[in-house]
Amino acid sequence: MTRNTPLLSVENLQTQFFTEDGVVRAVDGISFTVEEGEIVGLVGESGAGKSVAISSLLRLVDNPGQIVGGHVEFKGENLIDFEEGPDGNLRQSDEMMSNDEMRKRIRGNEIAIIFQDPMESLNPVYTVGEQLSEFIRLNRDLSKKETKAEAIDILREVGIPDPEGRYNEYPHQFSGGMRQRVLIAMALACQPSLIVADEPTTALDVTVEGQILDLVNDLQEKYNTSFIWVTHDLSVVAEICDRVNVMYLGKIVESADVDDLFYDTQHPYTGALLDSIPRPDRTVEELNPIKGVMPEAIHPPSGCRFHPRCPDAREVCRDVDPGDGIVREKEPPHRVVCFKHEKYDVGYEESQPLDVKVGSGFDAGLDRDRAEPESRGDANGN
Ligand SMILES: Nc1ncnc2c1ncn2[C@@H]1O[C@H](COP(=O)(O)OP(=O)(O)OP(=O)(O)O)[C@@H](O)[C@H]1O
Ligand code: NI
Repeated sequence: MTRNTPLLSVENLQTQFFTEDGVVRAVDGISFTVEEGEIVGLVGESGAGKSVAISSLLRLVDNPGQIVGGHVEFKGENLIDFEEGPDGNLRQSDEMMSNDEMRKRIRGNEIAIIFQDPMESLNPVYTVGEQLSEFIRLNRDLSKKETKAEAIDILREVGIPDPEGRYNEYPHQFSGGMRQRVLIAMALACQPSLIVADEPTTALDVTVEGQILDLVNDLQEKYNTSFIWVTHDLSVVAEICDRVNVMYLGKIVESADVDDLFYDTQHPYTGALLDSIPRPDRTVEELNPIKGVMPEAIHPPSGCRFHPRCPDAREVCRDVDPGDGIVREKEPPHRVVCFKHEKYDVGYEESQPLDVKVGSGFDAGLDRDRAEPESRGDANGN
């Protein structure tokens, strides 16, 4: 089966924060693609680097953060492009899109963004209708009357009752769920090819969240819009995603079709995440919240970054860097970054199990010392 060129392809993207305490490798070489019409999930615990990853795609990283490497291609254009300079260091290439073009042509136009807190994205002193119309006016060539009609149509489309009346209301007059619908309306207003959503339903109650996810599914079907959906919640992933990237400490550790992720799980971290959510095929007593704290990206553990919390960790996991992982022969591809997979030829089976304090179920009992990088060396022999 051949695949078309993806709408978006991300290769080895790296973003770092240069802080007083040192360099935080928040996004440390991630690669993934988004096909046309696909809803792609980016999942992981707090601090995994999900928000930094999507801000990087849109080139919205602020000081002290900096994109330091990688390649991001969207519809054949280089949103991010780094090359090796004469000194051997990475530098931006001439092919990389200018900031000006990013702002004018890409952000909010070709790629729309939805954030978690609608109040941060909506201006409290203008009516919802005014803001939506302004947005449409900036991005599309319509008359004043057409613009208003279009705004009302979009409000109706995202399920806001009495859109003509609510057009004249202010953001504070909307409930949380309705405000989130307004943000989706704003995102749709410029007919983007890709919508990037950063935990937009996290603050909502489960019923309202379900309604928003249904809406996203409907819109995806109707307009064939692609989405990147950031969440820490695998039940949200199950609800809407076609494909999923699981992120841990700045790296993607597993990347799979949604069914494979749930029913052919390969990475112990994904397994742990799955154990922490309710599933129809398990009783509540079997639920196991993930314990242990994710180490900080400023001092990532050696080898596989998950090894200090992994119930299956062996010496090789601590000593060798698993790199980009292996791809299982599957269509679509299933990428796994774990030495347990037999395609890795590093002697996992013969390696000594590590003394990870895994209590009942999944309790890594991580302490600060364990989070320090070990001097024993990595794949480069350092
Ligand atoms: N301005 C900043 N300065 C320094 N470090 C930062 C900054 N912003 C983010 N980081 C670090 O980058 C890493 C990734 O953060 P990020 O916000 O992307 O995580 P996340 O996966 O989105 O988490 P959450 O689910 O809590 O939103 C964290 O270690 C965080 O401390
Ligand atoms: Ni975040």
